[in-house]
Amino acid sequence: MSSRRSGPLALLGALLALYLAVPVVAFLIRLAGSDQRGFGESGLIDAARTSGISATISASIVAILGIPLAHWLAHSQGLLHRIAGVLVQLPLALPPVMSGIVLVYVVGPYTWLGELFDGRLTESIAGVVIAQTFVAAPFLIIAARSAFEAVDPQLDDVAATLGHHRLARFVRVDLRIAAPAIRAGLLLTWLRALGEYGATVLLAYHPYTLPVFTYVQFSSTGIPTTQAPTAVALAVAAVVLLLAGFRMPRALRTRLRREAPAVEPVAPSAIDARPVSFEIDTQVGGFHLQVAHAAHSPRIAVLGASGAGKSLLLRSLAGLLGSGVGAVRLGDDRLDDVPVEQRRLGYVPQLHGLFPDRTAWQQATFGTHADPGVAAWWLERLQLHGLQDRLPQELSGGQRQRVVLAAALAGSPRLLLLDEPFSALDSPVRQELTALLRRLQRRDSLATVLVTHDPVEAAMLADELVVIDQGRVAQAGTVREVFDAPASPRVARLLGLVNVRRGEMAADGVLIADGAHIATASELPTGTPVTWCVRPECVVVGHAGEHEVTVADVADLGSELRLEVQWPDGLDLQAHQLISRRDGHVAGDVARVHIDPATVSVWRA
Ligand SMILES: Nc1ncnc2c1ncn2[C@@H]1O[C@H](COP(=O)(O)OP(=O)(O)OP(=O)(O)O)[C@@H](O)[C@H]1O
Repeated sequence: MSSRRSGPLALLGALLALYLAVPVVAFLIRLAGSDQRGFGESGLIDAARTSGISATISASIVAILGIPLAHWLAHSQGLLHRIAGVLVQLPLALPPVMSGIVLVYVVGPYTWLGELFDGRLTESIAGVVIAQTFVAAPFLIIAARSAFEAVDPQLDDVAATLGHHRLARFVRVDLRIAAPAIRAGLLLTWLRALGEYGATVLLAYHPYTLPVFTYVQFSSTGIPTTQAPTAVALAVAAVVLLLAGFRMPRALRTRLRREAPAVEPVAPSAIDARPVSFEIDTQVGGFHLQVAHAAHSPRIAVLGASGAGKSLLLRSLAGLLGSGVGAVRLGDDRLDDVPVEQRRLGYVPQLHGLFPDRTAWQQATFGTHADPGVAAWWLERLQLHGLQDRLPQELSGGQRQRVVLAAALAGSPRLLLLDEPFSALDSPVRQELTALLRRLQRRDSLATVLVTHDPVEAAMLADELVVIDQGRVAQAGTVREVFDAPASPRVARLLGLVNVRRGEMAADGVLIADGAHIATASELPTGTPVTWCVRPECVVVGHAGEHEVTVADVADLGSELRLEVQWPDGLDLQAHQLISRRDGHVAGDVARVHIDPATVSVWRA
């Protein structure tokens, strides 16, 4: 640890810190020993008051207009956005005196605006405010923009699906999360306005602000009487900067956090779980998503490789891509013309679905349709009792995902959309939550669309599978249909089927692969090159069977054995065997294998 603190980098930093501190310390020493500090000079209090009032007005104007501007800058793109981004930083790059000059061209006494206000926009407190606002605005805008950019956009999606409209999301999500940075930016803006000299002196020499007063004192009586205004400015800056960096001690923050009220859990009223159907045709960037499916079951899973379009499909169903993406129905109800905030769908995104500044209870009751009793019921049901007052960072990964689920369910959604909800969790927690969700689906008749790339999770949590590949449906059907007869080698691989091999058809449905003859139910003509696949559990290893093989490897997984078997001419396949059926094979054994021809899928290569 100490090696990280010391060294040349620390030395360089210390040199600069010293350079910044020395003048202040020198000034303070001089001030302490001085007998003519200028505190009694007439005009000091008026100047301090003028600076204080004008800086407060300027900072308020910057806050009211700058925060929305920063939000827009953080969330927009294009030429206008880039130009605006440069413009708001310009006052930082421009010497303040030049800022004063450009302002004179707009509000000076002989301009149209100046004449409109009878020349009162200069040589007045209005002039001071105009100069200060121009020079100080970038401090808030830049801080707020970075803070808004750092807010996870998925939170906006979650808040929208929880029923919050745009303005409510801005106030209750973005502004709340960005508040500490905005507060710091605002204090800096106020300080910069308070200390503004160059633009002010050109636009409004009178009434004197503290910096102008200091310069006047310096010019007329020399340095001694400038000590008082400098000391005032230093003291104010120190207090404000201390305030800006102030953070309540953690223990106090925890104590002040509002406790979850004691609410009697109320079971949600039974919802008729209805199957979803969709016909989506939309373009996102360079990606074309064109998928249609009419589900028969209320529990479906969308399976596909990374980048296949799964999340976009889910976002289309949720309404997060707006209307016009295609038709979406829940049972007979049309959803696609309903705005996202009114669809009443629960949405659990891939990661980060929690608001960092809200406790578990506040998250669960955040939805506009959330019923506190139902929220309490789901928190209990999801084994979160006793954790209601915790913030997300005080919860484990599995607990966090359960809180996201509780928040999505507390509004009794008609359909729950789950985007790889457990992908970030490790295996035991993942299995536990999968089992829990499966129980909820059955007992509480939840309609769900689950996006996953894990075939086991898909099979656990859905009756029906929609396999998508490069934005198109590659296959759809019941879990059994899809697993038994994958439509293509690619689907087979997406289903996690390991024994996908090349071969060539011979007579009577027999295929030849690496010299092995495998009987199939295929009617493809002799000589057709094929890709074929057999599920590992259909490769039955024992003492009987039409093939003689060598057991190359045996992995004991507790509940099953995973064997690798090899044919004399080189073909190798994986075989899964339940422990209860094991025949005690070890690596090196010669065994026999039976493969039912009906279990071999064959595709033209
Ligand atoms: N906002 C966007 N702008 C442009 N392209 C996008 C946008 N969102 C997604 N895409 C592209 O659309 C394609 C599908 O993305 P999607 O997020 O739906 O994939 P996915 O199947 O969910 O993948 P993963 O399993 O990795 O999450 C990808 O090629 C992605 O780069």
